[in-house]
Amino acid sequence: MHLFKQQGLSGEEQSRTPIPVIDLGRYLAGEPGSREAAAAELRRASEEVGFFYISNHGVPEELVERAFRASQAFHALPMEEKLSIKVNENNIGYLPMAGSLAASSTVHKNTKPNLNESFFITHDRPADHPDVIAGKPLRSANQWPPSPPATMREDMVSYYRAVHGLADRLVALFAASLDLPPDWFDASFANESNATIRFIHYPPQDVIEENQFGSAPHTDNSFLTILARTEVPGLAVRLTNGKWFIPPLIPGTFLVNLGNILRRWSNDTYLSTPHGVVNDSGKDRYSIAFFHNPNPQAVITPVPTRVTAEQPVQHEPALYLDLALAFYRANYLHQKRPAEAGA
Ligand SMILES: O=C(O)CCC(=O)C(=O)O
Ligand SMILES: [Fe+2]
Repeated sequence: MHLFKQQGLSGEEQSRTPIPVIDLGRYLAGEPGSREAAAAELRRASEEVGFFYISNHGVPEELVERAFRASQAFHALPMEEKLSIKVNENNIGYLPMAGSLAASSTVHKNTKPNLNESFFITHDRPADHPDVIAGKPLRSANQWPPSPPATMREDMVSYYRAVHGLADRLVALFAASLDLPPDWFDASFANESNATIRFIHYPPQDVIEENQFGSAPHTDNSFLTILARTEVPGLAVRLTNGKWFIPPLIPGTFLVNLGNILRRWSNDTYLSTPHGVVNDSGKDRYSIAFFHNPNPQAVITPVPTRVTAEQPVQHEPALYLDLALAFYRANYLHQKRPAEAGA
């Protein structure tokens, strides 16, 4: 029996979902008073759970389905082709099975690499983009396979753009939830934020070995993460009472969680909640994680509305680029120097 079951909720507790559903329909349509209403729900979810579902989010179901088909087509490519676009220093490209280990996790002592393979993309920058030519950190072009399946690239990029638009609207809602003007974070996300998508494939874990996860318990290093799943289960979320909860799939919604960057910006008043995956479903599992992150040059300084006598400043200002690179180095084996990787 694995961790999520050992320390899981009872059947009855599991049936009452602690993760709220926030309906974005009125807010996205710009109806009067809707931003304040949605922001209030978001504040509660961020302070108490760190996870929430969004419904009426405006991303067409068809785009989501096409993105999943594109991901499956990618992962079905010959290994040789996938390995020809191995993940680079900016974490863009193909991450082979067992290529990451959630070593920086303070949630759980993780000792085994994660049983998943992933394909990471970002803005689809052209090869002659000035930042690509200059080799600026976190400003890569995407790495596409040499002979991509028919509409794979188009489907992935359309999904990226649609979810990016939604993520930007959520950033404004987060600002409002923190009693800040809705455009508070805009400058930090301008000029191509460091948003990335991870198309993940988890093979079935037939034998559940001790401490073996599809994705070991971790918190995300993002500002926020928008997760698309299918009916194949595997994800568990650690609630504030320490128990692991299996978030049910709610058709037509995305599951969203806050990451370490937003926690830091909120002066640790918002949660970045631990979660992980064990794929004991007996089937292949695919999920798509969109990580919304600020621009590499953004400086993360705790917001003034969350610095009080009871909650003095918890973090010094930090450059997002430095925080991102430190996280990559700690958790991705290809980012480690040879001595650290044990090679
Ligand atoms: O596959 C999932 O359901 C979760 C993925 C995840 O937590 C991550 O990639 O950070
Ligand atoms: Fe995650």
